Amino acid sequence: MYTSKHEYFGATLPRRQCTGRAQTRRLPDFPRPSPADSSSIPTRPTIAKPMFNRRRWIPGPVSLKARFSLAVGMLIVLTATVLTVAAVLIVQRGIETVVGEREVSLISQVARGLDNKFMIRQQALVRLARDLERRRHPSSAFQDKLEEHHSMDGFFSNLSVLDAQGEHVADMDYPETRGQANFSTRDYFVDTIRSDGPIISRPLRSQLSGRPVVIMTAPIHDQEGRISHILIGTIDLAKDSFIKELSIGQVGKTGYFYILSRDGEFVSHPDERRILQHIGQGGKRAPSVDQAMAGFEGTLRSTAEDGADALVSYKRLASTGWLLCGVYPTAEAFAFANQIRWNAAIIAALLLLVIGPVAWLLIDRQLRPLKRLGQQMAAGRGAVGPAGPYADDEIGELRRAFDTLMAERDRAERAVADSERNLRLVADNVPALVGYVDKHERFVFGNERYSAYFGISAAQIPGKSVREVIGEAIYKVSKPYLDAALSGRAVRFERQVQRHGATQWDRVAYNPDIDAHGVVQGYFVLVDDITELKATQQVLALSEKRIRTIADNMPALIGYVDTDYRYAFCNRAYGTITGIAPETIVGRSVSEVFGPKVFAAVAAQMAAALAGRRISFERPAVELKGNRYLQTEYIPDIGLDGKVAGFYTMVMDITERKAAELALAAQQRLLHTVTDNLPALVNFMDRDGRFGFVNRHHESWFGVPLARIHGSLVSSLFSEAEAEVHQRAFDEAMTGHTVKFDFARMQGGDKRHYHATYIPQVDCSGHAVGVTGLVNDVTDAKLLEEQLSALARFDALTGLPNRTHLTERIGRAQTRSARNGSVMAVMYLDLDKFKSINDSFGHSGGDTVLIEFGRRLSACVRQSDTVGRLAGDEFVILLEGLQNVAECAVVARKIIKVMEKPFDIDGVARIVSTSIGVATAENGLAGVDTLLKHADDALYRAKDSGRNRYAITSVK
Ligand SMILES: Nc1nc2c(ncn2[C@@H]2O[C@H](COP(=O)(O)OP(=O)(O)OP(=O)(O)O)[C@@H](O)[C@H]2O)c(=O)[nH]1
Repeated sequence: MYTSKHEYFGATLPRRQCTGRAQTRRLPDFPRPSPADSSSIPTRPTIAKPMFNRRRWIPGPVSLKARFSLAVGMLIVLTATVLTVAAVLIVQRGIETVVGEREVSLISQVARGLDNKFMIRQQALVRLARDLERRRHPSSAFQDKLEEHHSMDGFFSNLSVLDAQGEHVADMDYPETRGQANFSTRDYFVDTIRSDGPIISRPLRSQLSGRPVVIMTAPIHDQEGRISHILIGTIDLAKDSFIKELSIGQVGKTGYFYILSRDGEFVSHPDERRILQHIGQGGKRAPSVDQAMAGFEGTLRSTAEDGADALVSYKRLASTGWLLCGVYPTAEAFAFANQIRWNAAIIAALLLLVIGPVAWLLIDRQLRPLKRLGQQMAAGRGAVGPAGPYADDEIGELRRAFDTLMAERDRAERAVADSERNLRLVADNVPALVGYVDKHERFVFGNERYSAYFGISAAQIPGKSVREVIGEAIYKVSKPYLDAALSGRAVRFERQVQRHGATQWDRVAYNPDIDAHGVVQGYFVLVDDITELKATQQVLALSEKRIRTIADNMPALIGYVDTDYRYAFCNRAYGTITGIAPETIVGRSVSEVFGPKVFAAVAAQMAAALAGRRISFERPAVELKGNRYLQTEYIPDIGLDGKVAGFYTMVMDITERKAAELALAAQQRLLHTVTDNLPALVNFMDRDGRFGFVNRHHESWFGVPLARIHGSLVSSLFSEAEAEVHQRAFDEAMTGHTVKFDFARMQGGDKRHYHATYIPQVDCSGHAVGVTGLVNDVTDAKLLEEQLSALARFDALTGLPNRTHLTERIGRAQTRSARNGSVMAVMYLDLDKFKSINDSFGHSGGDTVLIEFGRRLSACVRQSDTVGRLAGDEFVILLEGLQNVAECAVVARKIIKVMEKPFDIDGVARIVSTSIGVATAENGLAGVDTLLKHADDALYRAKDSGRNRYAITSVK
């Protein structure tokens, strides 16, 4: 059985030493700007430079590509190695198994061969012994017998016979040695006697030849069955024999066999010198031998006697109990496996040589985008154009991420730059000095304002000492505050400085810059030029003084009350009017100064003032002597934040004015009493035309309550037409003239007539401040007047229009004729011989004729024509809208015709005729007098021509 205890795989690859300790890499500390080096203090946040080092990204000894290639190469080598080793091991294991099994088979075969040879020899020896036994020979006869059996030469190097006493009685090859030695003490002799059977001795040195031999014995019995002799067959271990053959036989080309006796002596060995030597002799021996000596049989991996690695096989010979050993050096046994291993290594190396460059090229190709990205990253920029197209892989993702990162960085940088620019812009445009000074009193930053203050530009400031920048004098003034700021205290102070040849004031603020460890690193400087403020404060102080002077000289109480109802200010009048010293008032509450009763009287108003409302009220001052009456004003003091900080109080003694007002009120009442009982509208209109005073008649007149009339524009209460008339009169009255005018309006369903008088009201300087209006109802007088007027315009006898009326109508007809170009005519009529009728029938008879004459004339003309009586028996007819002059003749003839009918005069029929003079005119060319004169002329022509006829004349 083959076993392998010494594994090929037993050797593990040496593992790389690993300390197991994390290598913490210490990042370099960024040095904190040395306060001593003011220029090192960053004035703006800095963007960290890309952390990519160009050297790491440009191909070099440690380039990523090289590392990838190396890694891939190593992976390939490792894979190839593992595969090769695994394959080789499998093959080797197979070879080992095969070789081992072959060795086991071989040694077993050899062992069987040896056993077989021993058995053949033993059987031959026993047969010879029996043969000798059957023919009884004396000891001397054995020599001859032996010589007859040279056929045994092939089996044994010598045959000899010992008698039962160990005497050497016969010897085939060395007969002369007979009787020279006794072998009774020899083990093989003793063993044969004892066992009474054939035995094979242990290897021993022949007493006769001195050669290493193995003795095979076979007892020869006498007739009684006792051992009479012992046949000895000697096998010379060093000479040609089957054992010697074994020693020179080889296992493979370099292997060999050897045999060990039970005692560990070499029975056979290629090196003859070792035969009969004990295995332990010489020191070294294969460890597996002991195992085999203890009983192991089989093949195992061990070492040969020379220490070389070998497959060693052991098999114990059944015939002798010897140990047959076969040594097969692994160098030869596994030469094939070694060849395979070498071949595999060569193939792996070749693979590496081929795949390495290929991998290099492939990786170079794959890493090219990464390289470009690396170059971009080294240059600190993202994609120049629109991102992509990037491969849809990790590098593409990385590039997109980098582009995004760069875009964000660019945005951030721009934002920082903008911020810095804005900050600088803000700082430079702040109307103040803005700066930063380190703890060594050196400027780190100063805005452009320093140029105007100290003649040093912002660019020159960093690094300069405070003393250098602001000058010795100002530095001396500022030094205590500067020290305070550097000790960690924020300080504010004002300093008077000489700048540009003038005295100026600065308000300075130093705010310490304390770091996270509580150490002052410097301080911020803010300096305002408050020269103007100072001047303003002085002006203000002067102004306050003036105001106080004015307030103190005002005949009124002037004070200021805060939100706690405490006096913050009061003028001197408080002392004179209330009798309380002003200095005792300030700081005390109203209640404390004037008592709770007075405070209760004004508390509501004060609360309203503190709520932001301006309050004005009057009250009797019970706290003052002499029934005084006070006019009080509370004016809230509203700050810029919209909150009320207090209120001003101004109290005036209005006792006299109040008395006057009461008197005035009495007069007002009297006025109302009078005017309300007058049958007229009485009012006062202010300069804006608003009713200031109205008596009660206005309410019924306008149909509006008095309360609404008060303050209303007068024009708003009239109709549009009425308002126009009113406004004209009002405007004229405001110029200082009294205006009188009549107007009519529907009042209570009737048309009423009014007569208005607007009287200007002037102030002491003569300027009109308003108008007093008096409006009387003159409806009755107007009707009477109209009646009188009507009476004056008609003839009382005939009821026809009289001369006045006729004249008016002719005048208006002339206007219309001129407008429409029509023809108009005036007929002048006179009864013929009327005087005789009066004479005949009396004056009343004449009147009858006159009335009838008028009636007949009216019947002869159109409604639009006018028939009138001038005087006596003279009548006039006005004709309008004529087409031509001929129409007048028609009318004249028609009149003459109607006169043919007799008049009934007191029952007497009497023919009365008339003569007619007609004057016509076109286009209104002739006036009333001209037309009447021409008509009158025509009338006389008709009279002269015999009467009862008409004459026509045209006025051109
Ligand atoms: N009955 C009456 N007679 C009047 C009135 N007014 C004037 N007369 C008279 O009328 C007369 C007018 O006369 P004249 O027109 O002058 O003369 P005549 O008699 O008509 O003659 P001729 O006109 O020439 O035709 C006078 O005698 C007057 O006294 C009046 O109101 N009534």
